[in-house]
Amino acid sequence: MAARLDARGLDAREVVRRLRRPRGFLSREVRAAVRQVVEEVRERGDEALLEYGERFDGVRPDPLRVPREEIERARAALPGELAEAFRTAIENVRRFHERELDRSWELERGGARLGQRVRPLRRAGIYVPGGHGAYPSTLVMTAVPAQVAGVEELCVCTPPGPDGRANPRLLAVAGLLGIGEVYAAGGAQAVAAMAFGTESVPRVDKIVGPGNDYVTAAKLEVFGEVGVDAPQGPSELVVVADGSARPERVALDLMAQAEHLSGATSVLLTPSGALASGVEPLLSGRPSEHITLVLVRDLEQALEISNLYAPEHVHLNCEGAGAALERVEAAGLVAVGDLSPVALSDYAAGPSHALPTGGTARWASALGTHDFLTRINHMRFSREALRELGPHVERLARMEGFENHAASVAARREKEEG
Ligand SMILES: NC(=O)c1ccc[n+]([C@@H]2O[C@H](COP(=O)([O-])OP(=O)(O)OC[C@H]3O[C@@H](n4cnc5c(N)ncnc54)[C@H](O)[C@@H]3O)[C@@H](O)[C@H]2O)c1
Ligand SMILES: N[C@H](CO)Cc1c[nH]c[nH+]1
Ligand SMILES: [Zn+2]
Repeated sequence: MAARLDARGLDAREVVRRLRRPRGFLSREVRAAVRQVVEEVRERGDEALLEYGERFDGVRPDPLRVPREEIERARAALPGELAEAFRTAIENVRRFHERELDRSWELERGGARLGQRVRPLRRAGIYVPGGHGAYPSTLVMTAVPAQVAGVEELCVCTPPGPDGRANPRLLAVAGLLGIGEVYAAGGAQAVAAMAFGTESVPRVDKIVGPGNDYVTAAKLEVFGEVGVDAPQGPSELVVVADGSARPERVALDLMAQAEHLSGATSVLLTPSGALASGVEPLLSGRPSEHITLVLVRDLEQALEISNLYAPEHVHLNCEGAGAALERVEAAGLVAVGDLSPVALSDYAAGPSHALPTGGTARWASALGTHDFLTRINHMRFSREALRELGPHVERLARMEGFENHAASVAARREKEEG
């Protein structure tokens, strides 16, 4: 049964406090358990990777790395319509993420050339979850931005099924994307394997991708050894709707994200008692336990709550939704209007569905090409530019007590001037 909350007399912070959501990846227990897994994999490599896989997934995949022929077979076995749907998704995600691609630049100031060289990572690791659901779509949403950024080596880890094999639809997507390196390994142990490298899994430079609390906590644990992207955990949706929204559609949207279960959270914020009462009887089954219907004073209060909650997805299903978009301050993705259900972007609209959760949208963004790029700043001074800036730098360096810094500049200036 869905929960109900009358928030009309409450302050937005209090509402967010009451909408408590699980953030198990930060809990002491999960982090301690994950630390041990990560340490063991770092020290014992494949042996620990396989042991923990057997403990948590009940199988010992052999081989760990999926043979290329199996990927090719899975691609060839993909039914035509499904292949077309995946190709459409890949194309839309590619086009969307090409738009956000940062490019190298240079500027010239007073004889100095300054700039940034934007470079793709050499090798990235992608985690594709697979414990309670199958997520071949997540491979599209993570690998395509990496490929657009120009990453040449992609390594994919995903938990094996009970037969010890990776999901064949995921392998088919790997085939469509030209990815040949997939390991049937999941959980914190797979993250550790990608971070430190094992006999079978060469280490990567950065790990991206969503997962459960253990996967997310493992990403935090290995951060520093490798780069990681933002925490992307259980799905979240806040629907901001008024009396113009149709209860049966709002109910379906709430149920859709709640369908991910394991910590998923769907929240309706509405000033319309009629909408809340219309939606409630349409919610059924296990997903409904993950849904809260909140009665607010007005759309103003709804947006204030949503901004503090900083959910993965916001769906604006109300009059003036286009204008309301400008007022969303924290969210992974905003769906605008009744004709834009979040499920479209989960699969094929274009923006990656790998999105920040657990309130991390306060400071993090959707996965994108920027996650797979580094920027190398550079400078090249002319005589004239050195003469201009040198004395300032020397003064600043001496002020901080760094005589050698000052001297290294002065030496050039004196030589050039003398
Ligand atoms: N935010 C996003 O962009 C996004 C996208 C897709 C999926 N998701 C989320 O990803 C999550 C996927 O979770 P999942 O569980 O289905 O798959 P998962 O692959 O993340 O986790 C399964 C792994 O967890 C490990 N594990 C299970 N129990 C454990 C234990 N007690 N101790 C240590 N390790 C353990 C196992 O090794 C297993 O392989 C869902 O919450 C889903 O909503 C988020
Ligand atoms: N809603 C998930 C992101 O939170 C993405 C997804 C994959 N498959 C279905 N949905
Ligand atoms: Zn979804």
